Amino acid sequence: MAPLVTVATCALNQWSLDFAGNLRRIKQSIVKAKEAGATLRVGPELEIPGYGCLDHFLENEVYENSWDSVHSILTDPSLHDIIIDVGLPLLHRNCRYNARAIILNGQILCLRPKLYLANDGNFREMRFFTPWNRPRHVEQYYLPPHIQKLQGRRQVPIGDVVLSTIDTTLAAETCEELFTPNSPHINMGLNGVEIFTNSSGSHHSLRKLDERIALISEATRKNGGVYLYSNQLGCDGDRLYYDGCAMIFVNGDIVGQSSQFSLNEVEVVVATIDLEVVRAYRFAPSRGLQAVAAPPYERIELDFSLSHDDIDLPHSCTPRRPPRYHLPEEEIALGPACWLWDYLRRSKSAGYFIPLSGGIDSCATATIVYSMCRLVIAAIKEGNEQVIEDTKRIAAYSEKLPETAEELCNQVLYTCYMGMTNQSSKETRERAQALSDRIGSYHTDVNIADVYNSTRNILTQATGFEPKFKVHGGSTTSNLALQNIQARSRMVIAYYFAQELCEVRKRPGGGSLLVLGSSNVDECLRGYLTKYDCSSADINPIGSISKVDLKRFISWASTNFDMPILKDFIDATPTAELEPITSDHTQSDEVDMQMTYAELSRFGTLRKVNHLGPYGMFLRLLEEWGGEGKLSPREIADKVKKFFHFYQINRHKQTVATPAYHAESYSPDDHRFDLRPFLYPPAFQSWSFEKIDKRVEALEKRGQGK
Ligand SMILES: Nc1ncnc2c1ncn2[C@@H]1O[C@H](COP(=O)(O)OP(=O)(O)OC[C@H]2O[C@@H]([n+]3cccc(C(=O)O)c3)[C@H](O)[C@@H]2O)[C@@H](O)[C@H]1O
Ligand SMILES: Nc1ncnc2c1ncn2[C@@H]1O[C@H](COP(=O)(O)OP(=O)(O)OP(=O)(O)O)[C@@H](O)[C@H]1O
Ligand SMILES: NC(=O)CC[C@H](N)C(=O)O
Repeated sequence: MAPLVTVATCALNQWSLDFAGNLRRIKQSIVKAKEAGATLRVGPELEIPGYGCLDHFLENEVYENSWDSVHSILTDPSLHDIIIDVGLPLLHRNCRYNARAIILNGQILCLRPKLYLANDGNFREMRFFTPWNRPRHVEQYYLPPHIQKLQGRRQVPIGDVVLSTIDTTLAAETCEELFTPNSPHINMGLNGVEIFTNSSGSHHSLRKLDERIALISEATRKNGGVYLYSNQLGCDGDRLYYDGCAMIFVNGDIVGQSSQFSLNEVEVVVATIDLEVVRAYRFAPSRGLQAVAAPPYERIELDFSLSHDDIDLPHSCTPRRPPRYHLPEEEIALGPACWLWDYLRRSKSAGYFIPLSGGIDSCATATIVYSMCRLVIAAIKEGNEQVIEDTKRIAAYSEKLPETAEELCNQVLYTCYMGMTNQSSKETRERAQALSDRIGSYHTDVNIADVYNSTRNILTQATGFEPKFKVHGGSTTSNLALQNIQARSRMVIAYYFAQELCEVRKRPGGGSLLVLGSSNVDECLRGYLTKYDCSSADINPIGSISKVDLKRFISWASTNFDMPILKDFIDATPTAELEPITSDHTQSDEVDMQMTYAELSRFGTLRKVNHLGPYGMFLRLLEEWGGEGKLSPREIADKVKKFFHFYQINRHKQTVATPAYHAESYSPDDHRFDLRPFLYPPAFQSWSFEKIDKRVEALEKRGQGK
């Protein structure tokens, strides 16, 4: 019978460069782990400065401050008697490393730098750090003088090591290393490592948790072992939301899982495990054959036992449980809502302002803010002290804490319908009002015709030219220019209202609001938006969510948030309402865009996720959309060419896109995620389009053109 060990991992809501706050949360997590009887605690990647410091990792001060935090951990006796695996950046021989410090009883046991850095999508670790990239290599690290004094020596081992305690063996791997084909845990496991720690800085994107769970359960199912996954939580100052979900696995099964979306700043997951189950799991001779051939690791010997014989501590093992996943529509309800809460409290703003059009996108944005209010009220009811403290500052109109989501929403959410005499319909105006009534937002309904008319007339005054909409006999250019005046006026009015509405309502202590944008990922991809209109906001919770997913979210919220009014939004035809409504003309998004939202979503995925150019996309869609009774090659070619034409001429709009919550793997975000040119050669003269045309002609000649 092997001894039982109690181990802990955690999710921490760190904030880049908030050294004091980060240290406080790290210490809290260690104390909580100890209280639960754990003798090992692992925390998120780079938790001391926060994962998202980006180019601040090029500043020496960040490294010095991180050592100050380590000093504070080493000298705090309440953090003794537990092995602490904590993340920090390190300077070693003038190279910067993303590393772990393994600490016990005020002593650093070793430093473990990350071997394989994350450098795709939103990750740029190679810009700041050097990969260790020498599996099993170990050398000596010279400690800073104030740490040398505590340590009583000048050096500690740094490298890819494993640690042997009296009763077991453990080792660390870091985030991306789990995602690589030749992960360190493979050889570590073959070397007898029984407990693996993984500290991550892994941000949310829709449907991504499935991948993490699959990777960890696969790793420990093949190799056996205990796997402690830790991750950052919340918005640490960027478009990303780190979705926590710390987990503990044993031999492929989950025995502990924290929340994926939460307003808690510190979540600790603890499990008690019988190491015998790991040893018994590794019985197969085929594993033994590989184990004897596996390259050996240098071991750090520890005079410490992870197991405990304290009779007050748990003596039964934590049972396995099924993994908990959220539906994608729930992920939309929760992820952006938690991100908005962190943004609101950390920016010290008074609330949010949404231009509410009566369409589905701004409705989704408002519903996400309402979801945030629901989460806050639930956290207050659970006694979450940080949320209570933040709410007291933010909900300043009343002395007492709000008791319902609607009450809080009335204090923090301001919506405004900005109508035009001939363009806006009764239906959109009424839907906006009804939604506001349901969620409790402070709503205004204004007519912006005066601003529009006076802007339009300035051109006539200056030149004598009278621009007209197409339906009144005007040109395409004037038709767009007149739409754009309305759209851009809305942006100016939005910022004006956001600054003044707290003054109007006499909010104690004043304050101003953050303007929320509502353009979705597909409109951005196609460029179906006016540059510098209401899409130019402070932040955008839905800028990387597809229209298809937004509709699913609204439909989910209509039932789960008890909001029947949302059904009206789903049934309405998406329209910009920028052109005059006449007896035979009402503007419609999909007609204007010359493609459907569902098609756009597919183009977006093939462009970004599948890395396809126009010709490659055409060939792929021939398989998917072509064939007997389906679309002809020419029809498919036209669709692909139209998409690339609009994508390319409108790409420049992405350079000024509002910072949006990152949620979608095909996001066209030009700032951090999807780096592309914004001045393209004409698509219709491109080699790719020529190849498409030749292929269509060849298929038509072979009689496959139908
Ligand atoms: N290659 C390039 N690099 C940099 N800038 C470039 C450029 N090509 C044009 N431009 C500039 O781009 C601008 C033209 O773009 P933009 O002003 O957006 O105007 P534009 O794309 O012409 O029109 C906006 C479109 O968005 C539609 N829309 C749909 C739904 C909602 C809304 C709304 O706003 O509520 C709008 C509206 O119906 C219209 O079709 C000009 O300022 C032009 O100088
Ligand atoms: N009448 C209006 N009143 C207030 N805001 C508006 C109005 N029309 C447009 N907006 C703002 O401009 C944004 C872009 O307008 P657009 O017509 O493209 O809406 P959309 O992308 O279809 O979104 P929605 O579905 O919210 O109408 C909207 O999301 C909204 O924030
Ligand atoms: N920080 C990391 O190494 C993260 C990389 C990993 N691919 C993830 O998304 O979780």
